[in-house]
Amino acid sequence: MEEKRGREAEGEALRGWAELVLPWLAPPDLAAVASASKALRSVAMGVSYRRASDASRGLERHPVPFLNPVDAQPYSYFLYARFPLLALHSPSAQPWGGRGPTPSNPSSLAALTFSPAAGGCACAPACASECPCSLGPEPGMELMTECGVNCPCGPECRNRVTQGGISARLRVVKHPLKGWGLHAAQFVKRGQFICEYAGEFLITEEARNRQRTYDELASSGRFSPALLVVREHLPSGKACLRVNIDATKVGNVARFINHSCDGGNLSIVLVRSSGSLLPRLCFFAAVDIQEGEELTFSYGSARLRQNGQHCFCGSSICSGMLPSEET
Ligand SMILES: C[S@@+](CC[C@H](N)C(=O)[O-])C[C@H]1O[C@@H](n2cnc3c(N)ncnc32)[C@H](O)[C@@H]1O
Repeated sequence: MEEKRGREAEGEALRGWAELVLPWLAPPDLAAVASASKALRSVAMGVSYRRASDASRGLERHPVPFLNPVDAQPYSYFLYARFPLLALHSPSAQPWGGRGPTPSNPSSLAALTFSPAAGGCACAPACASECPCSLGPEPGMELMTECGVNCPCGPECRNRVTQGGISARLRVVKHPLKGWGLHAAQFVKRGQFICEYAGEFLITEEARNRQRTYDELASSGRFSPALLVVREHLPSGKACLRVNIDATKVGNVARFINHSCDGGNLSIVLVRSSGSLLPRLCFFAAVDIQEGEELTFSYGSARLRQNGQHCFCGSSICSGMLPSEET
């Protein structure tokens, strides 16, 4: 009797330890630990189930579940950041799939802002449509401005639509040829903000180094890089600002958006706000999007690299290869 109670207490202690530790493990380590005992397997299964039910770890307004009609892989593993962050602030580990809420991570808009006295609006307490910070996006326009840290208005201001995170219901669905993709889980009206492209901000040299490594790995067919490079042409036309964001290891659900040769149903907009050091890359619905439709955009038009990947976008003007530029 005594011995049985001792064993039960030991089992409980092991389970409690596992509930704390297993959410920190990447899938291969989780599988290895799960094979050690029945109790660990049951905790690991709970972790995997919770991971598959929300790619955003409870950090967005609505859960973003994974759906896999293709194979037995329940979810795709990465670290979550709601906003872009500097590579040196990237988390190297993060719990995912635990019973409690995921602690918020270091990514925040504040990491990318500075606060000189100049700039910002003066229309507190509420900004109206004439607020000087409010610009775009109009159809075909790729720039937009919002209120920021230098404005006296708060997070509820109507000129901060991209700063509150994702509001539409989304899901991540696996395709046999393209891998995971982001889908609408509700009707989305044209012009609605979908999500920002969150990941690590990189200097160009680091982006080039990583791109070389990713190209090699991607040619094996089992690796999906998510390094996005956007160039903003300055008014002089002589120079352009280059923004490199890598969501391969750390990012939000935008890292699952696949390419479509016809331009897809999303437009990408550079969003600036007062006091913000760098523009942010945000996706808006370019057309009305029905529930269940995949969200896609064009990765670009250049096809310069030798070892490019095949495109399976399925559009009538598909070129057969994914865009690939020497970054
Ligand atoms: C930003 S990730 C998109 C998410 C990715 N499908 C995944 O499973 O994580 C970019 C990668 O997705 C794949 N991909 C995106 N669009 C594709 C397309 N139209 N056809 C084939 N593969 C595509 C390629 O492997 C590409 O390198």
